[in-house]
Amino acid sequence: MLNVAIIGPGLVGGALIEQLAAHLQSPRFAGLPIAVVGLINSKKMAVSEAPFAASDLGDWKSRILGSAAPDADLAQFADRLAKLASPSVVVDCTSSDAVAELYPQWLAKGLHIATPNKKAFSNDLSLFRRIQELSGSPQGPSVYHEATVGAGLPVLSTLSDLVRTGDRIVKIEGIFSGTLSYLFNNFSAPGATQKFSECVAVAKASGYTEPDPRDDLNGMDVARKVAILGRVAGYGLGTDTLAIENIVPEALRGVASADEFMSRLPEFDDHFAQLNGEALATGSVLRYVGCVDGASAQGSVKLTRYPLDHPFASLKGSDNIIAFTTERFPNPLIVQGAGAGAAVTAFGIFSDLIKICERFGAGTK
Ligand SMILES: NC(=O)C1=CN([C@@H]2O[C@H](COP(=O)(O)OP(=O)(O)OC[C@H]3O[C@@H](n4cnc5c(N)ncnc54)[C@H](OP(=O)(O)O)[C@@H]3O)[C@@H](O)[C@H]2O)C=CC1
Ligand SMILES: N[C@@H](CC=O)C(=O)O
Repeated sequence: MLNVAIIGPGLVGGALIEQLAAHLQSPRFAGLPIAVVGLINSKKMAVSEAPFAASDLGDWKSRILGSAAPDADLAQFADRLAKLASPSVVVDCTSSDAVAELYPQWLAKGLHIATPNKKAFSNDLSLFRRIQELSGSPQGPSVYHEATVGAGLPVLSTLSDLVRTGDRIVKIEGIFSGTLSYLFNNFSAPGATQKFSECVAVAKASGYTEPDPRDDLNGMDVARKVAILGRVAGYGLGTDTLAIENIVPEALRGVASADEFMSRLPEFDDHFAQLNGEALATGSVLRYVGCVDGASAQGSVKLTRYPLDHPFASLKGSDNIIAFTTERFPNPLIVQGAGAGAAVTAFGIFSDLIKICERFGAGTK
């Protein structure tokens, strides 16, 4: 049996709980030995020796993390998981730097980690390397983070397979942000009528953005993904060494809250309309693109123009598109599909859990 403990039942963590609960109730999946035994948010926590019932998971706010639950304490949470008889995986569904910094301690206790949180893999290179060292042995604890790039799309697993089989990466180029994909697909297209601020509001309401959409528009979310890809490809990239184009209007960079940012963004609709008009006048559209260049081992993140017949120009919805150009794939290997949203991100985490379960959980009780 693989014990699963979720940190952060927010948008993505909540969708993962729903998927796991539905799975537990479905006779079709009776054979998968996964048990949800822990849940914690910033206020309350619960760890149980016996798996939570699907009905409790369906109403976790009152039945698991209700007022009687103990106050949240991540150190105690991890200690209790580490003492359980079966292997346990911590699923970090926060976007917290402080939580990411705890991964080495958890790995040292033998806990596995699955996460969509990009911080541990794109902050300090030394943290990334420490995590790699601690999860590097075939029998030891493992770290899976497919959902950190492209949500549920098989981006990191594809890159890792290319690298591990000895292919040489020439270039990885793509649209890595569901938010920025949605924005520019809808705002920058011939005949489009929606204003820039309206598109941002829809992306936020659809669950594509980070809690503060400025973390998407300032390029940091894409930069983190480019850094992660670069590191998985074997280069020491960091967000501090990338050229990043920040498209948050200067006057809004320092405003106190995401709400204030959203309410003032319409003041800048004319600015974005002008940029878009200039691109359309040359037969091009605007797209926000990240790139890892294999030859220079450098990366970039920028708003750029693509002609209408380019594959990046015809993307739809919040789709991501990632083109791997390698020695074996001079015509790029392309991964494309929904790259943000709670359900597809939870799917990416769930499929990582199944991989951990197959490696470490099956056959144990
Ligand atoms: N949305 C998407 O499409 C995608 C998101 N991701 C990543 O998924 C992660 C989750 O995003 P999302 O669900 O939107 O975030 P939310 O803000 O909706 O949820 C965050 C959760 O984390 C909890 N939390 C925060 N800090 C702590 C802490 N120190 N200890 C315990 N719990 C904590 C919050 O608890 P409380 O409610 O008590 O504050 C909340 O439950 C992020 O890292 C994001 O980048 C990755 C790919 C795609
Ligand atoms: N805000 C991100 C969420 C996934 O990483 C995005 O828009 O892609």
